[in-house]
Amino acid sequence: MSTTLHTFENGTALAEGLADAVSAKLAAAIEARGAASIAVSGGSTPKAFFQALSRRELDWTKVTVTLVDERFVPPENERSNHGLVAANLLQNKATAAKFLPLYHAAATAEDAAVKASRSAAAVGAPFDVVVLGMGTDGHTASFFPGGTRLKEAIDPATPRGVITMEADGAGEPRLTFTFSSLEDAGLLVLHIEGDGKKEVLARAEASGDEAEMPIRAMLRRATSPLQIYWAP
Ligand SMILES: O=C1O[C@H](COP(=O)(O)O)[C@@H](O)[C@H](O)[C@H]1O
Repeated sequence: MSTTLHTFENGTALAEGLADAVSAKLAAAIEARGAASIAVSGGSTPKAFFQALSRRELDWTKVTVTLVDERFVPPENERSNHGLVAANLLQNKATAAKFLPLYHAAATAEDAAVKASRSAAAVGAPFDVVVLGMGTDGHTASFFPGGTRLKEAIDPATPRGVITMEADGAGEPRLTFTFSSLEDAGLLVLHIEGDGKKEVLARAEASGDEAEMPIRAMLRRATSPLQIYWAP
């Protein structure tokens, strides 16, 4: 599949450049359909991008924000992706956006996944924007090497929706949108920073099993062109 590398001088320039591209896509969706959707990643990388995007002029009342993946922890937990998004993206002008959580205070992660899938179905498909991250182990979303449901998660025949995942490198049980939910986004972005991640990307772009580096599923099989945003 096609990938394009967008290189920036530093993380600040990348955050602003990516916020420009994402806000333009959301504005176009609002213009066309009166609504827009975006699924973002958690982790340590997207904080500056979230802050830049939160300041963009948009009709945020028409934007639904969700996560590509989440830990099965409540938003107050310091490892919650919802908490990260609330503190950095759902601020400034973006306070008016609607947030769709993947975590629900359910008895099990499986129950939470069912609830999250139901509410995600109401948003419509495909997402206008998906911003993926990548771990140094080659995971994206919660498609972890060795993950309990990795095969199902990256199988293009698995329907859109949220499923659970457990893996050694993942910490808590996870909730993740499936490959089919993410790969056809109107704007599909992989946001990575640092030389280490660029080396991981180079390994992922080489031959090898998708199960060893699940980001390969997106690099090789995404229907939408993958826009890779990188800064040192
Ligand atoms: O566990 C996660 O990690 C990845 C990458 O995070 P980073 O800290 O290396 O930026 C992230 O894309 C994913 O959403 C998150 O749940």
